[in-house]
Amino acid sequence: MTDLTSPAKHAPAAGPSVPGAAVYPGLDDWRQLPIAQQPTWADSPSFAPVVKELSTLPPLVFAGEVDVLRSRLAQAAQGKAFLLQGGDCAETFEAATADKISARVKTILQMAVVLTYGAQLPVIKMGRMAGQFAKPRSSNDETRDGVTLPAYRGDIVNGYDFTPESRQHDPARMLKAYHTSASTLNLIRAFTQGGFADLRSVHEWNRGFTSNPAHSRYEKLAKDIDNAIKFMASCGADFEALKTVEFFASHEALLLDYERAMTRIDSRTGLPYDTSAHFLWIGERTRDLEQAHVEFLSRVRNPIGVKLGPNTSPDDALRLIEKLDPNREPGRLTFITRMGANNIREKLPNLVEKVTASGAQVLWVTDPMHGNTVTSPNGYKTRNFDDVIDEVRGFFEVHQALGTFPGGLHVEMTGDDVAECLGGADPIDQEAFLTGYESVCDPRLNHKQSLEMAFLVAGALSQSK
Ligand SMILES: O=C[C@H](O)[C@H](O)COP(=O)(O)O
Ligand SMILES: C=C(OP(=O)(O)O)C(=O)O
Ligand SMILES: [Mn+2]
Repeated sequence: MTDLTSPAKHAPAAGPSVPGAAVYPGLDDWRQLPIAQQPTWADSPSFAPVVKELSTLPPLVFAGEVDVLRSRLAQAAQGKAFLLQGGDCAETFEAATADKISARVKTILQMAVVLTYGAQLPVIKMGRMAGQFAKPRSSNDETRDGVTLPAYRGDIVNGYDFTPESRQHDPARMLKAYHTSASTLNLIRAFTQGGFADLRSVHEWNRGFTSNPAHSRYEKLAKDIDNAIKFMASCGADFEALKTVEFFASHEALLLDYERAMTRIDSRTGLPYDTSAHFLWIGERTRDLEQAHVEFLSRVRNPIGVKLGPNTSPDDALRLIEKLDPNREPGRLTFITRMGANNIREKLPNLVEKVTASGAQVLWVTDPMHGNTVTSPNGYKTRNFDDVIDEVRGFFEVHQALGTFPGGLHVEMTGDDVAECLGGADPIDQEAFLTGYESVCDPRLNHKQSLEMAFLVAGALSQSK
């Protein structure tokens, strides 16, 4: 599992290594450990000034919001709420436009309405948005036509263009990532608090989806939702209160220089919060218990996710719980399993059984994307819609059989009409990739595929009730 693609470039911790950084015991202990998947930029003259500036900029989220999220996730861990977490594999600076951000928020809200109906539970809405700029890679390099350059590691590290200048790791990109996250989050807050998220409008948008003949099989569910809303209106439900929604921001906490610099001591509690997002997760490639990421994330108060691939042993899971959630605090720890459709029914039960038997109550979420990545015959990184859905079904089956809670869905998706994943009722084929493939990293469900997934999952959820 360990993928030490670049050596640690940090001096041993002796208090905060950055003047002005928040001081709290243990926040710099990670600097003494091996660290995977980091840029090689610590010797750049701009590195120290950038990190110093980040340490003094305003937080992107407020610690009180982070606490609210933890309480919402605690509900989901007990089967009383459901998490929907979605967004790009890799956000880019260029695509942080009003149109693209609103399309993605809109799609997540549309999915959430359908899931709320299917699950008959509150849906916690969370974007892989406003900070999802750093990517772990399988290889340090990329070769095209005999030319080898550093791999693209996300806009916070280097550029996607295949030139030596663009692929150079540049610490100043951390500041651009901060400001792009701030403007994205500002727009998300405006949309979700300013009336755009009105339940009735979101429901109207879904009519566009079901009016497509390809989606006629979902009309019945859409009609049921319509009837439920009409019934609420007849009963005098307060739709004003349904004009705003809570929306949380999350990303993979990969670049520890950035995450450490964004960590602040909360004035209310005196405790450290990573204020770059409400929720941070540790990736499959960086969840080694003896290494820096797990150590650093164990020190902040945010709810933490860990991606678990098919090779995760029950012992790994139990040790992660011990390190990241020693107090067994409800909502603190989310396991995001990404096993692959072929593995989930075989590998997930043992993990869930052993964790449950230990007395821990984590939130179980399925990421049906990362275990189902394949290369299309014409050479694109893709996923089959049917495999993605099959993994979600497997996730529900396993939890149903064990009497545990399938608490959420983590997807790579966009609100745009792209062609990156194969299939769906209005099917995408590989020829469409030639003009419609936009992702700079992994393939996302497009707008229609995302909504279709929500309808299918809602159907499965309502059957399991
Ligand atoms: O989500 C990201 C990818 O799965 C990860 O970056 C690895 O991708 P790669 O194999 O193309 O490097
Ligand atoms: C890299 C990712 O996932 P994983 O760590 O599960 O491979 C991701 O979520 O984009
Ligand atoms: Mn990805």
